[in-house]
Amino acid sequence: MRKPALTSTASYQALETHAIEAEDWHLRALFAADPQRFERMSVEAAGLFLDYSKNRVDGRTLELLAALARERGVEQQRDAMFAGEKINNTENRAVLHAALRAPIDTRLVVDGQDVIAEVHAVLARMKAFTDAVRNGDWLGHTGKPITDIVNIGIGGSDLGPKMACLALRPFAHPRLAMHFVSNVDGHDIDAALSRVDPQTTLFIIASKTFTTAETMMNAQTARQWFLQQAPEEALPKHFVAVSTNEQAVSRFGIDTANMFPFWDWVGGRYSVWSAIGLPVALCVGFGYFSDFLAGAHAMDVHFRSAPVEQNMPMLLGLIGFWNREFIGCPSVSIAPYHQDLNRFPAYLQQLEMESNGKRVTRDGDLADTETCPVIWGECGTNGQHAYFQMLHQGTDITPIDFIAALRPAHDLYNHHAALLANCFAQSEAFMKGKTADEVRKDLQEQGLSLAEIERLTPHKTFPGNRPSNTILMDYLNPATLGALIALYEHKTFVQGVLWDVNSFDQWGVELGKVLAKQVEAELTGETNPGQHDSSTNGLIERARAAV
Ligand SMILES: O=P(O)(O)OC[C@H]1O[C@H](O)[C@H](O)[C@@H](O)[C@@H]1O
Repeated sequence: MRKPALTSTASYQALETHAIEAEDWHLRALFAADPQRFERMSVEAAGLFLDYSKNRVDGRTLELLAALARERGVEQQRDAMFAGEKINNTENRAVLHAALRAPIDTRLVVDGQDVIAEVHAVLARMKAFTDAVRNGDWLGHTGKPITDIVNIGIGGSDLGPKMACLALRPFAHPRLAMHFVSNVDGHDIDAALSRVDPQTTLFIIASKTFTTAETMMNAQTARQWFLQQAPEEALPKHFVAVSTNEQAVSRFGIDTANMFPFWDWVGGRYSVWSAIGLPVALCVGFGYFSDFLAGAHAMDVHFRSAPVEQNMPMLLGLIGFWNREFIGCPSVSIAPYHQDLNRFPAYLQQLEMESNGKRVTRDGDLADTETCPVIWGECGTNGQHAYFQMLHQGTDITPIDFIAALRPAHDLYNHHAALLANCFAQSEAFMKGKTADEVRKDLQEQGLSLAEIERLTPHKTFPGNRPSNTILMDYLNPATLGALIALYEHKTFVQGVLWDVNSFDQWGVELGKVLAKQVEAELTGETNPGQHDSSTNGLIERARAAV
């Protein structure tokens, strides 16, 4: 049955009417009117605390959003995903990244496949391998222990493991240096190879499809570089693969005994929990990797069982939807007040924008509202000194997700107090703003002339009323990181169901790839320059003339 268009549903229309009323609200007034607002609009789950009180919502907004979630079938779709139904309807696949973190005694059979048993069989192999590398039993071809791991992958085969290894820096093995090569730009692999010794380096070729052009080119370059300095028999000690494509892995020359498999029901951007997480397991050890999975599983349990009104991913998704649809916010800024989370905004860009950056519904109809906002961001306090100006006083309203740990992984407590103070003060400033009267009063106190006060007041006034969420954890560890990622995965899922888009395909990535192949052949002289537009022709000519 075709799903009704979003704007035709009763709950969406009720929200539209309600939004007209909400246009006049100011967050200052909402806080002043309800001293319990923080208690009422915060929720705790899986080691995370979400304060969503600094959003332009009231109790009625939340009721209407919950009704929308129910009318759009968020709970049914969630259950269908966890049951292994083929909810990725353009690729006819199940969506089972949550099964990758399910405990061993769970049972889930899909297409006759005992999914959980297969997952745990691969985890056992990952454990044996990572233990051997970490404790020095796995030796390079000249008998030396591994000191450097180079992960070659892109998109989901890079962003997750790289972000997690950085985030879990305090848990890292002291002997193992992690390197990540993703870009087809030779500067990327050149820089990595210049830092490592072939005798003590392990390359992980990570690609779900094992056909991705960038990864294949980087993998070939790494192989050639290695074989210039080591015999062919040494390869198995230094190259392993992570993929769903066994044939392509053996064609590349990696023994499938050194391949860690995963499955087509794991989307690239949801794959850090699978063998794609091998660099994470190598970096922090299998015990901590298991904690990472367990943290995500705790969020899964919450997502599956909590009612909409107390369900953290649902609330995050619904409020984001409200901001996008009814406040008209074109982007969301992610502000981790934690330096070790500095790749988290980049990770979320793929997670959310590749998932929900769609213009047609699951049935192929044009979406009747805007869908995914732009996701971007940078660690606090760095962002404050770069683009927060626009967030405070620009013409667009950009909701912000502040993310912070209450306790640091260092003992420089003055730094941590300063960091948290900035985080909380920013969310307060976005909420409250500074009125023209407050500005005038300040300027009067500074003894400025009346004319000067009137001239400066508009520049120094802050409208406030700018929405934000604050997500807190005790400290950043494998379990809280796992829960944090799973929170955003499920938030993305909830929004995908509300918009009725397929969050699990990514056809939009294809066109550029096909055209790049043609242009590459023209650049290298394999084919004659084709008939492009004048701009593309001109650019190709300039590049050909330069070589
Ligand atoms: O893991 P791979 O098959 O190499 O894919 C790597 C990435 O490339 C693609 O173009 C997709 O857009 C991503 O979703 C994917 O994560």
